[in-house]
Amino acid sequence: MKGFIASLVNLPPLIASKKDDNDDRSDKDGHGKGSAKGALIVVYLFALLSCPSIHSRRLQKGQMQVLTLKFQPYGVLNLKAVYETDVFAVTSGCSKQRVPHVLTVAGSDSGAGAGIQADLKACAARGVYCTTVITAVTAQNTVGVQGVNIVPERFVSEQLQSVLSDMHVDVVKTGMLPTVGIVKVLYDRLKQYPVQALVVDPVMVSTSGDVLAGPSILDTFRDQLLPMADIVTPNLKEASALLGGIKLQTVSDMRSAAKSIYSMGPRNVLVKGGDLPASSDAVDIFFDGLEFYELRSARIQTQNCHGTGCTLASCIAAELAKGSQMLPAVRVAKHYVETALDYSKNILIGNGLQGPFDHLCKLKRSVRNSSRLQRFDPDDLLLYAVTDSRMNSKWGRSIADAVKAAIEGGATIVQLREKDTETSNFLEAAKKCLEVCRSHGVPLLINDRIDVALACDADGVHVGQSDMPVHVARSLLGSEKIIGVSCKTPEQAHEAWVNGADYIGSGGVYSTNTKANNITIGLDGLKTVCLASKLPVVAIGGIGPSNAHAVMELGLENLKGVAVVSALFDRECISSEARKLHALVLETTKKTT
Ligand SMILES: Nc1ncnc2c1ncn2[C@@H]1O[C@H](COP(=O)(O)OP(=O)(O)OP(=O)(O)O)[C@@H](O)[C@H]1O
Ligand SMILES: Cc1ncc(CO)c(N)n1
Ligand SMILES: [Mg+2]
Repeated sequence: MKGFIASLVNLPPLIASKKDDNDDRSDKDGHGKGSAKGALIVVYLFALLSCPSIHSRRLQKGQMQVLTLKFQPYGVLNLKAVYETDVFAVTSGCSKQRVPHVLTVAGSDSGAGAGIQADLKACAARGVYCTTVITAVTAQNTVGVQGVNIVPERFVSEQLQSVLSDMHVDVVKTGMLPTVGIVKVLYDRLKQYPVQALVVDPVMVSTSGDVLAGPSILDTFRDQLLPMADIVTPNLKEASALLGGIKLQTVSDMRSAAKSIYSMGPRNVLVKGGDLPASSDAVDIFFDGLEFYELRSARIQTQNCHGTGCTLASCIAAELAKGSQMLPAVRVAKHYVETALDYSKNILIGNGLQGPFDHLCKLKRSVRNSSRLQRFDPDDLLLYAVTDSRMNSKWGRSIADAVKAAIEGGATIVQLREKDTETSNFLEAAKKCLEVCRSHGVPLLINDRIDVALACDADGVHVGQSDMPVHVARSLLGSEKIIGVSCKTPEQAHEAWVNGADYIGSGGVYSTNTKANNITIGLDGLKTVCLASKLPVVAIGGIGPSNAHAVMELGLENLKGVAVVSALFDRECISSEARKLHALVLETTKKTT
């Protein structure tokens, strides 16, 4: 067969394929690359055979041929064939890219703080395309809702049909669904055009207290929409309405509510505590059917809170559309809302009590291409994965594949420590890792190399005592990047704090082969450093599943987690090791707090 085709197009019998450098669709541990190459050749040969105008043209040495194949809706695949010296090379590249896409089905807010307008801005800020199906037009401002005009359900259905039949939607997010009829047409269209995920924000009452959807929709919500939802995000009033009017006043009430709403069928529940009385934090409860997560952020002192719920749900949808898992999507969304509220806390738009906030603060801050809005959260230190180039080459893994596996298993922060990698390769690897980390909402730090961190816009650096001094690193990186420092003594910990570090790594707690000539400080040394440190601490050095609990059981308030190298990266299955360690550390953290 190969000989026959080669003779048709005057090719040498050797056929090879190349993958574009920027084509990162390889699977976890590098398997499947061979078959992707094979598939590419098959597609190319099929195109040659089925298109006489191509194989009638005989390729000469050095000539290039480009075949453009349309694969709707995924875009256009360009197959580039070059008859080089003795190898016929086929390379691929998509000249058109599909953009992550959220469809919002919601009401219009003339004041543009909530509803469709918030959804559009949030998706734009998160780098995702957003289409809109409008269910109602509200006359609304910072004082309240002055009028509501409901769009006839036939026309809601028509809008849904227009978008879903033509444009590939990844995630549908719902907001104001004012009538039972509208909920039903949405349900029918989603059955007709299934999507990757459904985010339901069960909007019922505006921040000003005006009713946007009455209790008559509740039964249809419970029976039809919730069982279809990947996540439902009620605020306190909405959660109470879904549960027949019970009172929700404490975090513990929120947990029970999340569990009861989960039993209505959604895959995940987020009960939002923006309106929780007497709470100094903004606390949300996330429940995935197995575990509860208490997501806390600072409560921003501002009146500009109108539209936080719509924005949060849209951002969750946007992150899911980019490929994120649910919990990281929720974490990123919460952090985004907090950052936008903080940025906008003093803006003045309108005379009422519910001002809008600025979703696009990112543009003004000129945060480049960053889907993680940086601010260091010490809880991210829980399971800190540190890569090692020798281990990755030993197991035949790329750095990005190793990092992805670690995150999938539960690593909460990643540091690239690549002592033997050439700078240009390191930079390329760091960029790939950053994509992985951003899509999971996990910060990425670079060991020692401030230049590499700057070049790839990583979230920060980790430096040793003999690397770049912390205050110099801070002035190079700016105030928003994370800086960590290795410290063995209380004096070093104090100096790190004075010079503007965000956390310290302290060890080696146990002896290790990863670092030559490293002094072991033991659990006692770690304790001494933690007690003296004003910064959060992550323990490092020889830590693995057999001793992580002993470290965390020290029960020190600022000891936030463990950093691991060999226990993850010198193992056959990184993700299952990470899963084990994550569960272990989490368990001991819960026990000691
Ligand atoms: N002042 C605040 N500071 C920080 N985060 C806040 C604040 N207010 C609300 N949030 C967060 O915003 C998100 C939305 O929660 P909220 O309870 O306000 O939703 P909502 O009532 O549906 O909002 P809206 O009806 O205004 O769209 C939650 O993650 C919540 O914790
Ligand atoms: C249109 C619309 N949707 C949602 C909300 C909830 O904030 C609002 N106030 N207005
Ligand atoms: Mg809401």
